[in-house]
Amino acid sequence: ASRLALPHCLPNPPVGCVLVDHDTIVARGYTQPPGHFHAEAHALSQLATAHGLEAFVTLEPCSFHGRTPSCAQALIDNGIRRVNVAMIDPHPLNQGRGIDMMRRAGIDVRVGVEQAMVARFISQHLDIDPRYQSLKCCQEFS
Ligand SMILES: Nc1c(N[C@@H]2O[C@H](COP(=O)(O)O)[C@@H](O)[C@H]2O)[nH]c(=O)[nH]c1=O
Repeated sequence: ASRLALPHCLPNPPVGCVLVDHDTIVARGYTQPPGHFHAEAHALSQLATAHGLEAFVTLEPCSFHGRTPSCAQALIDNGIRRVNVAMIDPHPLNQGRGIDMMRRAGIDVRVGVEQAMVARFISQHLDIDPRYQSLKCCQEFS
């Protein structure tokens, strides 16, 4: 699903999220243009209820409220049971915080699911986000 995000999602990374009910995909989301749904919120918006479902996401859900609300919080609030994450988000405001938030809320979070395959596609886009670059520089040099 994440390939569908390009090119409209840029400079945000193209992220995909599927919601699964007993091995059946019930929603597919991908990053919408900046300021609109992230992949998780896009998938959740397709369902009346997502309670008890399992999520597969290509990037760690965001812990923070940037241009859009926190996706980790949205997964918690919607009663998602398990979240499979391919890659940790290198964004300095995330970097494991999204994972921690979901685990503290009782979600079974698995990290590194299909990581190598996802990294081959998404890594190039994680580097081109100018806000990420500048934040990273600020953090490293402060
Ligand atoms: N595209 C994407 C994420 N991207 C993360 O969110 C940051 C942008 O946040 P915002 O300013 O709110 O648009 C971006 O730099 C990256 O760290 N996160 C996610 O949970 N799901 C998504 O689909």
